[in-house]
Amino acid sequence: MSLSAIAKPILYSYWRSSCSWRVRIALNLKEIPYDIKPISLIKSGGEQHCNEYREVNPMEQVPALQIDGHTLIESVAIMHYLEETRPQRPLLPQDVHKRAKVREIVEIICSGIQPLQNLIVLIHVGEEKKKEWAQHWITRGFRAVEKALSTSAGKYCVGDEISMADCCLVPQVFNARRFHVDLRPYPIILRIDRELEANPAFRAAHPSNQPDCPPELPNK
Ligand SMILES: O=C(O)/C=C\C(=O)CC(=O)CC(=O)O
Repeated sequence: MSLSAIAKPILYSYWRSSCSWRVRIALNLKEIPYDIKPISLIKSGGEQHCNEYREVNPMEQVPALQIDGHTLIESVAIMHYLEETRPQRPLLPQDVHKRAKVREIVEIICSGIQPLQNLIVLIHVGEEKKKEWAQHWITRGFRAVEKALSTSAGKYCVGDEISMADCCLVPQVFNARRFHVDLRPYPIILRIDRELEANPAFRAAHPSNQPDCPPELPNK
């Protein structure tokens, strides 16, 4: 076995990147020790665009995870890899219908909401319109998430076990608050977010607990 295959995983992460945050939660839940390599998405026009990092992630985004001698990108693909290689503390339910529900909620957030309000899109939309734009897409997606949760949720997004859907929901709620979305129409989302706030794996993954979090955090 090569040295890189047994080395501690390295997560390229940015403190308030919701996609990095999903993976941090998954790693924490599965109790996989890892080191963080911060990539500032704003410093000098964004470290994710430098040549060195482009070699790590050609999408010029975070996260990227170096693990088992491989470099993996895309948060959902990474969570599935972790699930398949580290089955301890499963992030997918056994029941196939429940699994489908988890994937449905993951997909709504990771394809239907977050990419529309991420940094590259908002830069393109422009300073003047970006808040309204982000609110529009988050509201549209959260309506669908709340509806899905009305039949799937127990204590968490799908039943009473924490799943990948929860790893995606919590960071998206943070983004919604960041863009001042009115969350009152989504009581189930709010309840689950509150439920997970105290969970140590979620707490340790929070932006305010990251090594690259600025000391003056505006949105704690
Ligand atoms: O400090 C910044 O403003 C830069 C970037 C981000 O927040 C990350 C995002 O693009 C949002 C997201 O992860 O959904």
